Amino acid sequence: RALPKPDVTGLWTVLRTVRRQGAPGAMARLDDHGAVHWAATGIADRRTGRTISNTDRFRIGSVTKIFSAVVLLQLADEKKLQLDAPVNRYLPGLLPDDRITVRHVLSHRSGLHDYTNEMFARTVPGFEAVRTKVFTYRQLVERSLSKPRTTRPGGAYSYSNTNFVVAGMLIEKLTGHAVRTEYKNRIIDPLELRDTFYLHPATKIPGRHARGYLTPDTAGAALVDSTEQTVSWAQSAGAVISSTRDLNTFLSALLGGRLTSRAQLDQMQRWVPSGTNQQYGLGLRRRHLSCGVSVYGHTGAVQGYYTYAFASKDGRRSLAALANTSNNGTVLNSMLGTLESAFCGKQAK
Ligand SMILES: CC1(C)S[C@@H]2[C@H](NC(=O)CCCC[C@H](NC(=O)C[NH3+])C(=O)[O-])C(=O)N2[C@H]1C(=O)[O-]
Repeated sequence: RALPKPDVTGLWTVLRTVRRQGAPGAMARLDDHGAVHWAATGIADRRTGRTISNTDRFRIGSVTKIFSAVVLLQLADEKKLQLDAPVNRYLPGLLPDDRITVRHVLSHRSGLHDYTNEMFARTVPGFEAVRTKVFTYRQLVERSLSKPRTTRPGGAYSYSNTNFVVAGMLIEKLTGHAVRTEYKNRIIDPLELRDTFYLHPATKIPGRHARGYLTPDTAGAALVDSTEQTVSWAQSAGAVISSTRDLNTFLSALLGGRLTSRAQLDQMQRWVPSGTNQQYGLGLRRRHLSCGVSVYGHTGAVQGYYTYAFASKDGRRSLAALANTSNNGTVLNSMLGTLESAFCGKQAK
């Protein structure tokens, strides 16, 4: 069934709305069967006043989780990993329950507590306490294991960054290489993603980039420039840097079947309920839009940056959007409108 014609004017309207709601800048790129549409409004740098553009790189937060899932699904294709094997088979003694499988981890059904709940209970102090810190994967997992599990293994969906820290540990153990190397060799270089980097623990974003501005918990308090950070609290759960163009290239390649076998892509799309009008597969979200169209991708929230990166089922239409603020639920919710404009067109409610 053909998609409705995209509503590019509607894209601009959504971005102008999120600026009014507190984002210094916002941008979006829509790739539609070879045609490209852009929208960008506001500023990338509040000190210089430079305007934001789709050539700006930014931190993609949990859209990183798709990268980690793709590497593990490729390892499954290479028979180096079984999705239904216990994590402890590959990382002996890591987890307190041998019943937790790789699939449970990639679908947020492991029950592992999300250590960021405590870490970022107070937004700015929590961020300032970790922005230059370098954690080991094991330190992050230990933080999680100090709290009760949220469900039995294979139980209900319960989002947890810990799961994709474990995914990073699996990648490094099964390949003998750093996550950075595996992202580069398996995804970034083959797709020629020139704006995409995994530089942990370096704090700078290379080249032209949008600065990120964290909204404090206290209403009316000044935005905090959160651009430079190690993102060591997230790593394989959220530390990739990219651009709207590269994210569209990546999602189109994934959903077009160019990164894994059909069998693994099907495994990635075995859905469990994960909230209103959305499900979670393996490192991948599915959202049902108002016009009945479903889109596939991930959202991201890292200090100073909200990202939406979604595509149609066949990957031939993709939308990546960025607002350079975070801890602002109004902005995060409004950005959903970019998906409605891109995939439902003018009929979007
Ligand atoms: C589920 C999400 C939205 S949150 C999750 C992950 N980001 C985090 O877990 C960091 C949350 C704290 C970030 C901070 N918020 C606070 O400190 C609040 N006290 C802010 O907004 O900058 C990511 O990215 N995911 C998004 C996803 O997967 O869509």
